[in-house]
Amino acid sequence: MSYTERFFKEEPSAPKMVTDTIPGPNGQKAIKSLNEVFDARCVYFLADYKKSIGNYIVDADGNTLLDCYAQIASIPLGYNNPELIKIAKSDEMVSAIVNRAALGNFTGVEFEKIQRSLLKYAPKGQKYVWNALSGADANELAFKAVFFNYQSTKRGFEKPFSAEEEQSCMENEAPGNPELAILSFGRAFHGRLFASGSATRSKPVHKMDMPSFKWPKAEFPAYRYPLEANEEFNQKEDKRCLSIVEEFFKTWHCPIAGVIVEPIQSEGGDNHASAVFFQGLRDITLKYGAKLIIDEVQTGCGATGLMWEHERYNITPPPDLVTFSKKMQSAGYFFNDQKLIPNMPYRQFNTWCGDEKLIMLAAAICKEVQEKNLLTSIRETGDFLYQKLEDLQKRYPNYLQNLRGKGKACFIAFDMPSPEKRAEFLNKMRISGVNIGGCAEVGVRLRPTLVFEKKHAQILVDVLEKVLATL
Ligand SMILES: O=C(O)CCC(=O)C(=O)O
Ligand SMILES: NCCCC(=O)O
Repeated sequence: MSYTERFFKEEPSAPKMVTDTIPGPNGQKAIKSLNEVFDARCVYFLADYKKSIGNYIVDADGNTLLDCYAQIASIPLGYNNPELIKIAKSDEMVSAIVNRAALGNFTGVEFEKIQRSLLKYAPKGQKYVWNALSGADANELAFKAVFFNYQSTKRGFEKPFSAEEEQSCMENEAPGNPELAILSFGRAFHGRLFASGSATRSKPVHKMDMPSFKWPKAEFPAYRYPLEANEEFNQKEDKRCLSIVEEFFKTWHCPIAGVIVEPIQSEGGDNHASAVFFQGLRDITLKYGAKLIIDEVQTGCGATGLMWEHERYNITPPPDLVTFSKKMQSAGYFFNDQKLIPNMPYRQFNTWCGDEKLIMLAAAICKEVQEKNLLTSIRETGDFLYQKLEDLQKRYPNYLQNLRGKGKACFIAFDMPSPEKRAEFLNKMRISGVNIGGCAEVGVRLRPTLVFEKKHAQILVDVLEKVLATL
């Protein structure tokens, strides 16, 4: 019996559309009213989460769509997963919700157990975790840990701040606030806050009008597909991009304390890179004394068929910090060097220091993934789906281009010939009962849950085929 047969007995067997548009009349009316209290201009449709189940999302008009986007890649185990509902109704969870602790100061007696239950699923080589509230927050906190470490190492780890440092930082000036940089890559997405926004390079709308850190932007490999037919070009591309990174280390006007990179650039277009690229990056960070931060916000928690996508590349030694959020529900960063814990208390701190209920949920999600062998099943679904998409690519080469993500479960994407065609395609898919997302300018990305099975993949392929024929 498959996971969805066992746990989602009520899951529909196919999408069911009752209106000709998405949103339908009820949804349109509700969105208009919603707009009075919330900026609803980005709302694709209003969902009825109580009625949504497994891989199917129900909208305000009663349309039932197969969801291959799953809340921008962040629903791990399907809507209304009964195993998670059990945890949500537990006494521990109720207590964590109604008695939300300021974890740094008034830690609950249960917290150590909860934190350890999450750490069991840390990437290989990572020993510690610090909790955050979102992916952007996780990345910014990781940057802070890197900067603290850089300066404390320079100053002497145990040495107190000088009077000059204390005074100057109150004026936002050096030496208390030194010029240090984080290197990121063109087309990267690391969040929309100030430091994470400075590291983000995918679309102007994410960054416009915000004061920014003047940090270096290297180039992420732009591979040609299919990979097997373009090995020589792609290998050169790795070398070219690595030499740009190294050049920045040699020439940037201030020290580069850290490098942040996604194992697969997601919002920025589902751009993949090779083990050679990632190891090369690791080697450069070691050579110049910088920390390597891997942003697993979208790729982590099993999305690519591995619990942590960067483990595919055997980066040696393992990265210094690994950030997470989305499917994990909780956010934060894993790390392996105790010296990434600031040399003094209250440097990495806030009222909540994470969110106990979400950490409990994160551990429960990881446990379910492991106990129910969901990585194996999502890899099988991905292989099945990829093969079908390769077929469609051959038949519709003008519309389905640069198929990528082979062997990475359902973390699959392809390109449309133009932004206009992509918009038409996504809309037609939704009207036909399948919710999919875009990325970058022309990308289409599949980001289903980890309980997406062959039967769901077949429905996706059938609808795709029907829609491709109408473009
Ligand atoms: O637009 C956002 O802030 C979410 C971005 C994201 O992670 C994505 O679209 O992949
Ligand atoms: N990163 C934006 C995701 C939402 C969208 O463009 O549909």
